[in-house]
Order: sequence, then C-alpha cells, then structure tokens
Amino acid sequence: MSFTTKATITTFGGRLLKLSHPSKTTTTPMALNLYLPPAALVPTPTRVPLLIYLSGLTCSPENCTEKGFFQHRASQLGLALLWPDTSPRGLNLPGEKDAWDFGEAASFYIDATQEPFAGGYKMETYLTKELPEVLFGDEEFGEYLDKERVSITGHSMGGHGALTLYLKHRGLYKSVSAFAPIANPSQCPWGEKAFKGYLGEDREAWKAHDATELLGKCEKRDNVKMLVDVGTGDNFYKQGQLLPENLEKAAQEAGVEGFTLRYQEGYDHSYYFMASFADEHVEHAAKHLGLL
Ligand SMILES: N[C@@H](CCC(=O)N[C@@H](CSC=O)C(=O)NCC(=O)O)C(=O)O
Repeated sequence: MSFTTKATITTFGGRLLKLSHPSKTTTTPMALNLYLPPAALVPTPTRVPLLIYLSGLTCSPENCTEKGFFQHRASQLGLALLWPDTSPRGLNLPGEKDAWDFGEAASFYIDATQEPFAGGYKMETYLTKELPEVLFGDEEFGEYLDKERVSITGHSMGGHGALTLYLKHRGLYKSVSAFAPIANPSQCPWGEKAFKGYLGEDREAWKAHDATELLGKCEKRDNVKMLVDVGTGDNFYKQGQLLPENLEKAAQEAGVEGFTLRYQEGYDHSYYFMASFADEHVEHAAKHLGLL
C-alpha cells in the first residue's frame, strides 16, 4: 500500500480520503485528497473516471476540497476527484518561503531546471508520471479508478497547470477546464517571476510551459475540449496576471475547435466563483469521460 490515510470522511454518499505518500520525484511526502463517489463503492469496488483539480497559489489540497463544492455533482455523475498539492513541502530550500507567489505552494506545476529548485520541484513529472503510477497501481485505491478516463481542471496557477499539462501531454487527459487561469505566464508578473526562478532567464525556454504559446501551436484540426471561465470582477484579471484574451487570440489564430472562453459577470477570483461554476466544470469533464 503506497498511501497513508489521514482521514476518511463520508460526504455526498461517497468517501473523501485525506492521503499522503512518499514521492521519489519530489523527494518529499506529498499530500492529496481523493473523493470516491457512491458509484465507485457499491456493491463492490467499481472503476469510475477521475477529474484532477490543480489548486492555485498558497493552496494545499484542503482549500478546494472544503470550498469548491465539486463533490456534489461528481457524486451524482459517478466521477472521482483528486486534489494534489501545489508543490513539495519540507525541502527547506533557500528562498522557498520568502514570498507567497514563488516556492512552497507556488510550483507552477513545471519541472524546475534552476538550483536550488531543480532537485525536488518536479511537479510536472510528479503529476503526469509518478502519481498516476502510484495511484492507479495502488492495491487499495486502484480498483476504484479507471486510468484510461482522466480529465483535468484547475484554478489560477492551477488553471495554468491544467491547461499546460493537457496541451503538453496530449492523450493523457480527455478534457481540460480552468477557472481564472494564468493563461499567458511568460507575459505577466507572476509567471515571469516563477519562470525566471524555476527555468532561468531564457524566455524561449518558457514558451514550452505557457498555455497561450502551446495553444497557438495547435492545428485547425485539433479538437482541444477546453472550457475556461474568468470573472469580470477578478482583481488579478484586472491587474493583468491572467491574460485570457491572449489565450483566446491564440485559439482564434490557430483555428482550433473545442475552445470555449466565458466571462462571468461580477465574479471575483475566490472560491465563491469556483463553487458557482463547479457543477458545469464537472459536467464538462463528465461529457468527455463518457458519463453524460
Ligand atoms: N496573498 C493572498 C492571495 C493568494 C490567493 O488569492 N490565492 C488564490 C489563488 S491565486 C492564483 O493562483 C487562492 O486560491 N487562495 C486560497 C483561497 O482559499 O482562497 C493570500 O495569501 O491569501
């Protein structure tokens, strides 16, 4: 058994598990939460599809588990949910805890190439290789999950993570959605700071981790199955940290099909926004996972 179970909570007829496991990739323990819907549990373990949610800056797996309200619709549709952590914790690297938008809880879901982060800040490899191997291969939880039917979503920094992992690892996820994503990190203050620290000064190297650049390289025939929501009252959007208009322009220029960007009037950057549209993002994933 790969995981230590810290808590088991019954909710919406399913089971919420607060888990931890030792990661070879990050060299640290990694926390994560897993929700198994009723359809996975009765009468015997049954494999259900999985939606992964990547959280934003400063978050642990708890923020969205407690305030996102994804479990309600996921329970009804028979969709498992997974909330990984936002970075390794406990490495005690110099500069790792100096700011809330860089270092711990701010990994940007990439593999760092710059010291001192290159050793453990390998969140892309962790999320796309190690975690699926460990979770789907686990003797306790593997039998509840269909490893062939996985989608991804996320918020803010996690929206950037969801969009880029989907575009970089085509075929790994059936669909993607994002709430207020950092859509063009090479061009905004948060992204510039993170990419300089994790990837170095070469801006060309940043493009491989930027959703707008990646979407711009797609071809007309690519059907990207991508839903993005941004609130018009979001202060980070107003400050130019998110740049969804650049993502939309890239989609239009590439002529890709399946891209939907919606501006939601009056909504801010908080979990009140995510909770309001959680059902629709769960349904977007469910549609592409064969549940609707
Ligand atoms: N410094 C503030 C703001 C941090 C913040 O707003 N974080 C967002 C994600 S921002 C982009 O990735 C968040 O989800 N916060 C957690 C929450 O529960 O709202 C701070 O430290 O609060």
